[in-house]
Amino acid sequence: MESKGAAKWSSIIVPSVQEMVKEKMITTVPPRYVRSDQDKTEVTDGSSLITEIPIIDMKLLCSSTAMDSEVEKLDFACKEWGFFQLVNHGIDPSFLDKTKSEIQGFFNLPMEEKKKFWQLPDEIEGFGQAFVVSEDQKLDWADMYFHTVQPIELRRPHLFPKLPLSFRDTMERYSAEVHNVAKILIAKMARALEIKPEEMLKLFDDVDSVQSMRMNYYPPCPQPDKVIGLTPHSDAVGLTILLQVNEVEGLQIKKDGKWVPVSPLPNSFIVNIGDILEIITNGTYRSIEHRGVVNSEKERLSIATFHFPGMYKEVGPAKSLVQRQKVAKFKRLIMKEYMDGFYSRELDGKSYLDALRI
Ligand SMILES: O=C(O)CCC(=O)C(=O)O
Ligand SMILES: [Fe+2]
Repeated sequence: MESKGAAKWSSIIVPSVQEMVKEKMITTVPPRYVRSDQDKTEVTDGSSLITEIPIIDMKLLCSSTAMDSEVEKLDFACKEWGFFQLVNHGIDPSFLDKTKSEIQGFFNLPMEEKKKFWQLPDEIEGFGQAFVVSEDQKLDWADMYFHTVQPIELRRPHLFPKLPLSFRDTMERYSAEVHNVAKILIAKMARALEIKPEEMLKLFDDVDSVQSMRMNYYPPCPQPDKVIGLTPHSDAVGLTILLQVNEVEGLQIKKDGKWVPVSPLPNSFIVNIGDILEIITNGTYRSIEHRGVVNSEKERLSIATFHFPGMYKEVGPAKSLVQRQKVAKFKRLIMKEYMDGFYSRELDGKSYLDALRI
């Protein structure tokens, strides 16, 4: 029998794009990566949308004096954008630099080393790809490394405990620090929405709430306009905290029907609302579609840290919110059902969440 909380998600094993680019002098993109199905247009530099992504100052958010105006800003960012940049989060910049160089080093390990951490058939954790469900499906121009870090019982024995020591220590500390940031943000959101704090806390508690990480490696591509680094999607989680690992940009979010590039500020995180928070907030906060694009010159790396309720928790619109809003906009379901469904299909924008709307 499956242990409590464990999930069996899988994806068809695909070639490493990093290896393919390294080994062969590729000048044209292999057909499986050509994405004529994707809209490549984006808003250009002159657009005011580019500079408008809200910036939230965590120090202000936590200080008692200025708290209310920063909470209001947070509330606005979550309602109107579903995305914001977080500055003054309190995590030491030199530790973030170390985290970035360790992640870079991990992807640059020799293939013989990386093979030890490759996805096994019927598993999604490790190096590989997610959301590949058929042999003729188009593929993203990227490799990922995915692992569950919290709660500790969900760590796969052949992955986290076997990571190179210094990388493991760094990931342990990064996990704890980012988890702390996520908890504070979620508590402030509950306050802004006047959701009973215990309703939120019981979903994002320290005992069984889940933290997983997806490290993304996007190699340079000779024909960047033909491929997509990461297919448009919303995150099937509560809250995502994203750190851009090197200086290369490539994240775009969909705002008012247009793809808007995000330029991360130094030492900031990019935070976004996931589907589960959209459900809990009864649609008041929205998970926003985003994607990764690549370029012809430089590799790009990022690490997304996901936070969501324990696998056997029931999620649905917060009762205190539904009482006030008079209508529940989403069905209730068990967290694991949501994730099982998400990982058994191709990424496709927000279509999966849409199926749960009442
Ligand atoms: O690479 C990025 O900036 C985006 C990553 C992302 O959206 C994800 O891992 O879910
Ligand atoms: Fe994402």
